[in-house]
Amino acid sequence: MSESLSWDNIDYPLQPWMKNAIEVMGFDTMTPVQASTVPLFARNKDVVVESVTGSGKTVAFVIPIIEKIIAEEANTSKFKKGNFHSLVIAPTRELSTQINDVFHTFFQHYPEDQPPIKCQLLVGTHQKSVRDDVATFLEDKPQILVGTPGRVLDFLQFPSVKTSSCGMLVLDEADRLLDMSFMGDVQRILNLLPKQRRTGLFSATISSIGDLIFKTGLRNPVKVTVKSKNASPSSLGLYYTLVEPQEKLQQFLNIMNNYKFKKCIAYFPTCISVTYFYAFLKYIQNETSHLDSEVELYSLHGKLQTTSRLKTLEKFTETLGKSVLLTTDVAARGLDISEVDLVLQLDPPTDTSVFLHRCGRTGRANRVGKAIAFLNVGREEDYIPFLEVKDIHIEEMSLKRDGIPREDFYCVFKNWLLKDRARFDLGVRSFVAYIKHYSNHSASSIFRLQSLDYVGLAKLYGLFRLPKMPEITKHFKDNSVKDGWITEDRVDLDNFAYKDKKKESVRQSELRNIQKIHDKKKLKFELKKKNMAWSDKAETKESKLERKAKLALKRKALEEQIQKDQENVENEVEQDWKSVILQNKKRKGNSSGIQGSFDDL
Ligand SMILES: Nc1ncnc2c1ncn2[C@@H]1O[C@H](COP(=O)(O)OP(=O)(O)OP(=O)(O)O)[C@@H](O)[C@H]1O
Repeated sequence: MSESLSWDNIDYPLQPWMKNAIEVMGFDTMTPVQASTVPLFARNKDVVVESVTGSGKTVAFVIPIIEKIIAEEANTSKFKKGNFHSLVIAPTRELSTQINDVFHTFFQHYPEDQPPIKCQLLVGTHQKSVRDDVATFLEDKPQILVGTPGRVLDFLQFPSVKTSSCGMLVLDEADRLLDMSFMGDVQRILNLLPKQRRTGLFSATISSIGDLIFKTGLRNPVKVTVKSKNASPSSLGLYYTLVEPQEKLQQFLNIMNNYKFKKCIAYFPTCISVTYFYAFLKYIQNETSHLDSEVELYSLHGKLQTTSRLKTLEKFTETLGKSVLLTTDVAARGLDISEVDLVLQLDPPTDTSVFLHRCGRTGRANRVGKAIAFLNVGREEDYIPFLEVKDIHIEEMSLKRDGIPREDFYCVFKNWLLKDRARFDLGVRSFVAYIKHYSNHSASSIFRLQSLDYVGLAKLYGLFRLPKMPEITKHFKDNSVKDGWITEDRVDLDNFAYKDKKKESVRQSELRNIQKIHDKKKLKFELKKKNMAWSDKAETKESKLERKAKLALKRKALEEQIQKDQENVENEVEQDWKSVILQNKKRKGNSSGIQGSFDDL
């Protein structure tokens, strides 16, 4: 045990119950970031903390907050109804819930005979309104609030909530909270809080936001940076593997079936792609032998309801067997699930700092973990030196491909789609969302729309026809693909039905309407054609030819006429000036004065 990391080395004595809690949690020593941050933050310093993922930043702000509350409550009794002492903001509901749980784990050891310390969670759910949150707050009188920016802002705007006693603010994943999507809400929250407060900003990638940190009203902050040689923890192995886009899902299945792991978090590019691939993988697992039936699959993304998200996360955390969480960047930051030993990225994230956060869901607190990213072969290799520049060193891992030939696997996917038109619709929407997502890459010189393998990608999504979209019209040039069809046998789209009877009957009636319109137009045209006698038609054709010939003759005659006129004019002109000269000469002979010249002509 390193002497300097002993809990006794903090320059103030920790509360005995706190020491007890730490011991029970099994935290034998402080982590380096805790050793640097706890004394500063607890002693009235603003801090900006950057330390690798899984290095214990949460406890580094939880302890100072609790210590300060105890110290200040002993001196004053300012935390009356409607007031609170500390506010912690995190970008997702899952992370806020997790931070709230860490506070509660500490409180389990808090002596019962002392004034209670409480923490309230503020996240949007369908069961609880902000008004309910305010009612709970006024009733329970918690000193600590933890929540997501939107919900916290709504909460603080209630007149019965007084912000004047707020003495500590923590922005966890501060770089995310200060980016475009949250900045507005965070700024409004900051405006509601007193300026005399301690502020702590925490993240594994805080440098990425530069001077924006000063928008939070920090006062002489101390920057705490704890990094290993790599930008990621040393217990975390970073790998990439080069794959053809069409083979990504097969490679994913290959890892699920053949590699040893306990829990895996697999990142997909969009919410809709999680829904789509989860449904297909479930089918693969239940109806075919391509996915080990032992593997438990879970899906989590931002478009699901909070309660369902939290339940899924709980189940994934508690399950004992080999399990996989299919998710998006909603689960990229902060989540701490100790048994996750594998992270897979089907595509790199659009924002490079998220790459580290995703990988950092494993290899936490000195546990061993592996993170593998799939890169499109021949197109995305430049991402590796790009990461090197950012101190992210990543090794190649070559994976064996699963037995089934890729076209056969594609047929399995396609046949699944063909069973229900709704699946095809979802597949098209997922594919379109992916292309849009791809166009948002911050490293746009590497992730280029013009370099994408559109056919391979469409097959990855099980599609048999490329959707019509501007990106494809602009960047996809392949004359062998007619009308978007990427398979030889075209699907009869008119007879491609929805499994859902209601949906199908709506489609059928729409089809009939279209048919009616079509028929009407056709009928009109047919009638027009039919109403003309054959002789009339022949006559029309003859007269057309006649007219054409007459026109040609007319044109020829006209041209000849013009030619003649031209010659006549020239002759006339010549004649004219010759006669004028003659006349002039005559006149010259008769008189001495010149009456005309060539210029007169
Ligand atoms: N002193 C300690 N000793 C051992 N384990 C610890 C210690 N402090 C915290 N941990 C454990 O380390 C893990 C990671 O902690 P935490 O979630 O705070 O990391 P983090 O730095 O916030 O990571 P991220 O940047 O990914 O959010 C947790 O499981 C936590 O219980």
